[in-house]
Amino acid sequence: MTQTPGIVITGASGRMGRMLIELLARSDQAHLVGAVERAGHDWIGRDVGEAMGGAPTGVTVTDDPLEAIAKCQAVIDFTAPAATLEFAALAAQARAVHVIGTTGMTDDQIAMLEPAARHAVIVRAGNMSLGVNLLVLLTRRVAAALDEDYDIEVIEAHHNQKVDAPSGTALMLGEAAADGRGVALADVRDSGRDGMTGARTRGHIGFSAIRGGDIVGEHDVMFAAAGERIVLRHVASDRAVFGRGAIKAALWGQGRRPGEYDMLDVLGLKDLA
Ligand SMILES: NC(=O)C1=CN([C@@H]2O[C@H](COP(=O)(O)OP(=O)(O)OC[C@H]3O[C@@H](n4cnc5c(N)ncnc54)[C@H](OP(=O)(O)O)[C@@H]3O)[C@@H](O)[C@H]2O)C=CC1
Ligand SMILES: O=C(O)C1=N[C@H](C(=O)O)C[C@H](O)C1
Repeated sequence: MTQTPGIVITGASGRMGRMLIELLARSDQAHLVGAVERAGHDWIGRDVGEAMGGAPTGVTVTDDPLEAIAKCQAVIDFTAPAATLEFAALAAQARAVHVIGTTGMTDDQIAMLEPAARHAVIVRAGNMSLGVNLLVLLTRRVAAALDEDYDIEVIEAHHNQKVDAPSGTALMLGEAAADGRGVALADVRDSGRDGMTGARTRGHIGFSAIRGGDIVGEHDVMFAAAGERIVLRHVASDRAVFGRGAIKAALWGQGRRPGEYDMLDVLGLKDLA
Protein backbone atom coordinates (compact mmCIF):
# COMPACT_ATOMS: atom_id res chain seq x y z
CA MET A 1 0.00 0.00 0.00
CA THR A 2 1.31 3.54 -0.81
CA GLN A 3 1.92 5.66 2.26
CA THR A 4 0.17 9.05 2.20
CA PRO A 5 2.18 12.25 2.92
CA GLY A 6 2.95 12.75 6.61
CA ILE A 7 1.91 16.14 7.96
CA VAL A 8 3.11 18.13 10.97
CA ILE A 9 0.64 20.57 12.51
CA THR A 10 2.17 23.55 14.32
CA GLY A 11 0.08 25.43 16.86
CA ALA A 12 -1.72 22.13 17.47
CA SER A 13 -3.91 23.41 20.30
CA GLY A 14 -5.09 26.50 18.41
CA ARG A 15 -8.45 26.88 16.66
CA MET A 16 -7.00 25.92 13.28
CA GLY A 17 -4.57 23.37 14.75
CA ARG A 18 -7.42 21.36 16.30
CA MET A 19 -9.50 21.62 13.13
CA LEU A 20 -6.60 20.28 11.04
CA ILE A 21 -5.95 17.38 13.42
CA GLU A 22 -9.63 16.40 13.18
CA LEU A 23 -9.59 16.64 9.38
CA LEU A 24 -6.39 14.58 9.11
CA ALA A 25 -7.85 11.87 11.36
CA ARG A 26 -10.61 11.39 8.74
CA SER A 27 -8.40 11.83 5.65
CA ASP A 28 -7.35 8.99 3.36
CA GLN A 29 -4.97 11.31 1.45
CA ALA A 30 -2.63 12.46 4.22
CA HIS A 31 -1.82 11.51 7.80
CA LEU A 32 -0.61 13.23 10.95
CA VAL A 33 3.03 12.59 11.93
CA GLY A 34 3.70 15.46 14.31
CA ALA A 35 2.02 18.07 16.50
CA VAL A 36 4.00 21.07 17.74
CA GLU A 37 3.27 23.49 20.55
CA ARG A 38 5.36 26.00 22.46
CA ALA A 39 7.70 24.92 25.27
CA GLY A 40 5.78 24.90 28.55
CA HIS A 41 2.38 24.23 26.95
CA ASP A 42 0.41 21.71 29.00
CA TRP A 43 -0.18 19.49 25.95
CA ILE A 44 3.57 18.73 25.57
CA GLY A 45 4.22 15.00 26.03
CA ARG A 46 0.53 14.05 25.67
CA ASP A 47 -1.13 12.22 22.77
CA VAL A 48 -2.66 15.01 20.68
CA GLY A 49 -5.97 13.16 20.19
CA GLU A 50 -6.35 12.63 23.94
CA ALA A 51 -5.34 16.23 24.67
CA MET A 52 -8.23 17.25 22.40
CA GLY A 53 -10.58 15.06 24.43
CA GLY A 54 -10.87 12.31 21.82
CA ALA A 55 -9.31 9.00 20.76
CA PRO A 56 -5.51 8.58 20.78
CA THR A 57 -3.74 9.30 17.50
CA GLY A 58 -0.32 7.83 18.33
CA VAL A 59 1.20 11.31 17.88
CA THR A 60 2.73 12.97 20.95
CA VAL A 61 2.75 16.77 21.16
CA THR A 62 6.32 18.09 21.09
CA ASP A 63 8.00 21.44 21.67
CA ASP A 64 10.84 20.39 19.34
CA PRO A 65 9.80 21.47 15.82
CA LEU A 66 13.14 20.36 14.35
CA GLU A 67 12.61 16.74 15.39
CA ALA A 68 8.97 16.75 14.17
CA ILE A 69 9.59 18.47 10.84
CA ALA A 70 12.64 16.33 9.96
CA LYS A 71 10.36 13.31 9.39
CA CYS A 72 7.43 14.91 7.54
CA GLN A 73 6.47 15.70 3.95
CA ALA A 74 4.52 18.88 4.81
CA VAL A 75 4.07 21.36 7.64
CA ILE A 76 0.70 23.07 8.01
CA ASP A 77 1.21 26.23 9.98
CA PHE A 78 -1.48 28.51 11.38
CA THR A 79 0.41 30.17 14.24
CA ALA A 80 2.01 33.62 14.52
CA PRO A 81 4.49 35.53 12.32
CA ALA A 82 7.69 34.96 14.35
CA ALA A 83 6.93 31.25 14.76
CA THR A 84 6.16 30.91 11.05
CA LEU A 85 9.60 32.30 10.14
CA GLU A 86 11.24 29.74 12.43
CA PHE A 87 9.20 26.89 10.91
CA ALA A 88 10.00 28.08 7.36
CA ALA A 89 13.73 27.59 7.98
CA LEU A 90 13.14 24.09 9.39
CA ALA A 91 10.77 23.08 6.58
CA ALA A 92 13.34 24.26 4.03
CA GLN A 93 16.07 22.14 5.69
CA ALA A 94 13.78 19.11 5.54
CA ARG A 95 12.64 19.95 1.98
CA ALA A 96 9.09 19.73 3.31
CA VAL A 97 6.17 21.68 1.82
CA HIS A 98 5.32 24.58 4.14
CA VAL A 99 1.67 25.65 4.03
CA ILE A 100 1.38 29.03 5.74
CA GLY A 101 -2.02 30.25 6.90
CA THR A 102 -0.59 32.66 9.47
CA THR A 103 -1.70 36.25 8.88
CA GLY A 104 -0.44 39.57 10.25
CA MET A 105 3.05 39.19 8.74
CA THR A 106 4.76 42.46 7.82
CA ASP A 107 6.24 42.99 4.35
CA ASP A 108 9.69 42.52 5.88
CA GLN A 109 8.66 39.20 7.44
CA ILE A 110 7.19 38.02 4.13
CA ALA A 111 10.46 38.92 2.39
CA MET A 112 12.31 36.80 4.97
CA LEU A 113 10.58 33.68 3.58
CA GLU A 114 12.47 34.02 0.33
CA PRO A 115 15.62 32.03 1.31
CA ALA A 116 13.44 29.14 2.51
CA ALA A 117 11.51 29.15 -0.77
CA ARG A 118 14.76 28.50 -2.64
CA HIS A 119 14.86 25.03 -1.06
CA ALA A 120 11.24 24.05 -0.53
CA VAL A 121 7.70 24.73 -1.65
CA ILE A 122 5.88 27.42 0.33
CA VAL A 123 2.15 27.92 -0.17
CA ARG A 124 1.00 31.03 1.65
CA ALA A 125 -2.45 32.63 1.59
CA GLY A 126 -4.41 34.84 3.95
CA ASN A 127 -7.37 32.61 3.23
CA MET A 128 -7.32 28.97 2.11
CA SER A 129 -11.00 28.66 1.15
CA LEU A 130 -12.12 28.22 -2.45
CA GLY A 131 -14.85 30.82 -1.95
CA VAL A 132 -12.53 33.64 -0.87
CA ASN A 133 -10.05 32.91 -3.63
CA LEU A 134 -12.89 33.17 -6.16
CA LEU A 135 -13.96 36.40 -4.48
CA VAL A 136 -10.44 37.76 -5.00
CA LEU A 137 -10.80 37.20 -8.76
CA LEU A 138 -14.27 38.76 -8.83
CA THR A 139 -13.07 41.76 -6.86
CA ARG A 140 -10.23 42.41 -9.29
CA ARG A 141 -12.64 42.23 -12.24
CA VAL A 142 -15.31 44.46 -10.75
CA ALA A 143 -12.70 47.03 -9.68
CA ALA A 144 -11.28 47.02 -13.22
CA ALA A 145 -14.76 47.60 -14.68
CA LEU A 146 -15.65 50.57 -12.45
CA ASP A 147 -14.07 54.00 -12.14
CA GLU A 148 -13.36 56.03 -9.02
CA ASP A 149 -17.00 57.17 -8.83
CA TYR A 150 -17.30 53.84 -6.98
CA ASP A 151 -15.75 54.05 -3.53
CA ILE A 152 -14.26 50.69 -2.52
CA GLU A 153 -14.63 49.60 1.10
CA VAL A 154 -13.54 46.24 2.54
CA ILE A 155 -15.43 45.26 5.68
CA GLU A 156 -14.43 42.21 7.70
CA ALA A 157 -15.78 40.55 10.85
CA HIS A 158 -14.04 37.98 13.06
CA HIS A 159 -14.17 36.42 16.53
CA ASN A 160 -13.02 38.36 19.57
CA GLN A 161 -9.68 36.49 19.89
CA LYS A 162 -8.28 37.59 16.54
CA VAL A 163 -5.09 39.60 17.04
CA ASP A 164 -4.44 41.18 13.62
CA ALA A 165 -6.39 43.75 11.61
CA PRO A 166 -7.25 44.17 8.83
CA SER A 167 -7.51 40.41 8.34
CA GLY A 168 -5.23 38.67 5.87
CA THR A 169 -8.26 38.09 3.67
CA ALA A 170 -9.25 41.77 3.74
CA LEU A 171 -5.74 42.65 2.60
CA MET A 172 -5.93 40.07 -0.21
CA LEU A 173 -9.23 41.62 -1.32
CA GLY A 174 -7.83 45.14 -1.04
CA GLU A 175 -4.78 44.14 -3.11
CA ALA A 176 -7.08 42.65 -5.75
CA ALA A 177 -9.20 45.80 -5.88
CA ALA A 178 -6.12 48.01 -6.15
CA ASP A 179 -4.69 45.73 -8.84
CA GLY A 180 -7.96 45.93 -10.80
CA ARG A 181 -7.71 49.72 -10.64
CA GLY A 182 -4.05 49.69 -11.64
CA VAL A 183 -2.81 51.29 -8.40
CA ALA A 184 -0.66 50.13 -5.49
CA LEU A 185 -2.65 49.39 -2.34
CA ALA A 186 0.01 51.10 -0.21
CA ASP A 187 -0.77 54.38 -2.00
CA VAL A 188 -4.55 54.26 -1.47
CA ARG A 189 -5.04 52.26 1.73
CA ASP A 190 -7.30 53.90 4.31
CA SER A 191 -7.50 51.97 7.61
CA GLY A 192 -8.58 52.89 11.10
CA ARG A 193 -10.75 55.98 10.61
CA ASP A 194 -11.45 57.66 13.94
CA GLY A 195 -12.21 61.25 14.93
CA MET A 196 -12.28 64.25 12.55
CA THR A 197 -11.06 62.34 9.53
CA GLY A 198 -12.30 64.75 6.88
CA ALA A 199 -14.25 63.60 3.84
CA ARG A 200 -13.33 60.38 2.10
CA THR A 201 -10.50 60.70 -0.44
CA ARG A 202 -11.59 59.76 -3.95
CA GLY A 203 -9.83 56.60 -5.13
CA HIS A 204 -8.91 55.37 -1.67
CA ILE A 205 -9.69 51.82 -0.55
CA GLY A 206 -11.10 51.73 2.98
CA PHE A 207 -10.87 48.94 5.58
CA SER A 208 -13.14 48.34 8.58
CA ALA A 209 -12.71 45.53 11.11
CA ILE A 210 -15.45 44.17 13.39
CA ARG A 211 -14.44 41.86 16.29
CA GLY A 212 -17.03 39.94 18.28
CA GLY A 213 -18.07 36.61 19.76
CA ASP A 214 -17.30 33.51 17.72
CA ILE A 215 -17.61 34.92 14.18
CA VAL A 216 -15.55 32.57 11.98
CA GLY A 217 -14.83 35.06 9.19
CA GLU A 218 -16.96 37.38 7.04
CA HIS A 219 -15.77 39.69 4.25
CA ASP A 220 -17.63 42.26 2.15
CA VAL A 221 -16.16 44.28 -0.69
CA MET A 222 -18.44 47.25 -1.27
CA PHE A 223 -18.40 49.42 -4.38
CA ALA A 224 -20.49 52.45 -3.38
CA ALA A 225 -21.50 55.18 -5.83
CA ALA A 226 -24.18 57.87 -5.92
CA GLY A 227 -27.46 55.98 -6.24
CA GLU A 228 -26.22 52.36 -6.08
CA ARG A 229 -23.99 49.87 -4.26
CA ILE A 230 -22.52 46.56 -5.32
CA VAL A 231 -21.48 44.22 -2.49
CA LEU A 232 -19.42 41.06 -3.00
CA ARG A 233 -19.62 38.88 0.13
CA HIS A 234 -18.06 35.74 1.56
CA VAL A 235 -19.21 34.19 4.80
CA ALA A 236 -17.25 31.33 6.40
CA SER A 237 -19.41 29.48 8.93
CA ASP A 238 -17.01 26.56 9.53
CA ARG A 239 -13.17 26.63 9.86
CA ALA A 240 -13.10 23.33 7.96
CA VAL A 241 -13.12 25.36 4.71
CA PHE A 242 -9.68 26.75 5.63
CA GLY A 243 -8.43 23.38 6.87
CA ARG A 244 -9.49 21.48 3.75
CA GLY A 245 -7.80 24.13 1.60
CA ALA A 246 -4.58 23.82 3.62
CA ILE A 247 -4.50 20.01 3.28
CA LYS A 248 -5.16 20.37 -0.45
CA ALA A 249 -2.18 22.76 -0.64
CA ALA A 250 0.07 20.32 1.26
CA LEU A 251 -0.79 17.57 -1.24
CA TRP A 252 -0.51 19.85 -4.28
CA GLY A 253 3.01 20.90 -3.23
CA GLN A 254 4.43 17.35 -3.17
CA GLY A 255 7.13 16.95 -5.84
CA ARG A 256 6.75 20.52 -7.06
CA ARG A 257 9.69 22.90 -7.70
CA PRO A 258 10.74 25.01 -4.73
CA GLY A 259 9.22 28.50 -4.71
CA GLU A 260 6.48 30.65 -3.27
CA TYR A 261 2.93 29.82 -4.32
CA ASP A 262 -0.57 30.82 -3.28
CA MET A 263 -4.03 29.24 -3.28
CA LEU A 264 -4.78 30.44 -6.81
CA ASP A 265 -1.92 28.14 -7.91
CA VAL A 266 -3.27 25.27 -5.83
CA LEU A 267 -6.85 25.72 -7.04
CA GLY A 268 -5.79 26.10 -10.69
CA LEU A 269 -7.32 29.59 -10.84
CA LYS A 270 -4.18 31.51 -11.86
CA ASP A 271 -5.27 31.65 -15.50
CA LEU A 272 -8.49 33.38 -14.50
CA ALA A 273 -6.58 36.05 -12.56
N1 LIG B 1 -5.16 31.54 5.91
C1 LIG B 1 -6.33 31.10 6.40
O1 LIG B 1 -7.18 30.50 5.71
C2 LIG B 1 -6.58 31.27 7.86
C3 LIG B 1 -5.65 31.91 8.63
N2 LIG B 1 -5.81 31.99 9.97
C4 LIG B 1 -4.70 32.58 10.70
O2 LIG B 1 -4.00 31.53 11.37
C5 LIG B 1 -3.42 32.02 12.57
C6 LIG B 1 -3.89 31.18 13.75
O3 LIG B 1 -5.27 31.32 13.91
P1 LIG B 1 -6.04 30.57 15.09
O4 LIG B 1 -5.87 29.09 14.96
O5 LIG B 1 -7.41 31.13 15.11
O6 LIG B 1 -5.23 31.12 16.35
P2 LIG B 1 -4.98 30.44 17.76
O7 LIG B 1 -4.45 31.52 18.64
O8 LIG B 1 -6.20 29.69 18.18
O9 LIG B 1 -3.83 29.37 17.47
C7 LIG B 1 -2.50 29.70 17.22
C8 LIG B 1 -1.67 28.61 17.83
O10 LIG B 1 -0.31 28.77 17.47
C9 LIG B 1 0.46 28.58 18.64
N3 LIG B 1 1.78 29.15 18.56
C10 LIG B 1 2.11 30.46 18.50
N4 LIG B 1 3.46 30.57 18.47
C11 LIG B 1 3.96 29.30 18.51
C12 LIG B 1 5.27 28.75 18.53
N5 LIG B 1 6.34 29.53 18.51
N6 LIG B 1 5.42 27.40 18.56
C13 LIG B 1 4.35 26.61 18.58
N7 LIG B 1 3.07 27.06 18.61
C14 LIG B 1 2.90 28.39 18.55
C15 LIG B 1 -0.38 29.22 19.74
O11 LIG B 1 0.07 28.83 21.00
P3 LIG B 1 -0.13 29.85 22.25
O12 LIG B 1 -1.59 29.85 22.52
O13 LIG B 1 0.70 29.23 23.32
O14 LIG B 1 0.37 31.19 21.79
C16 LIG B 1 -1.74 28.65 19.37
O15 LIG B 1 -1.91 27.33 19.85
C17 LIG B 1 -3.81 33.50 12.64
O16 LIG B 1 -2.78 34.28 12.07
C18 LIG B 1 -5.06 33.57 11.75
O17 LIG B 1 -5.31 34.83 11.24
C19 LIG B 1 -6.88 31.47 10.62
C20 LIG B 1 -7.86 30.83 9.92
C21 LIG B 1 -7.80 30.70 8.46
O1 LIG C 1 -8.08 34.64 12.40
C1 LIG C 1 -9.00 34.05 11.79
O2 LIG C 1 -9.87 33.43 12.39
C2 LIG C 1 -9.01 34.10 10.33
N1 LIG C 1 -7.98 34.62 9.73
C3 LIG C 1 -7.78 34.74 8.35
C4 LIG C 1 -7.67 36.20 7.97
O3 LIG C 1 -6.96 36.94 8.67
O4 LIG C 1 -8.24 36.60 6.96
C5 LIG C 1 -8.77 33.95 7.52
C6 LIG C 1 -10.13 33.83 8.10
O5 LIG C 1 -10.87 34.95 7.81
C7 LIG C 1 -10.12 33.49 9.58
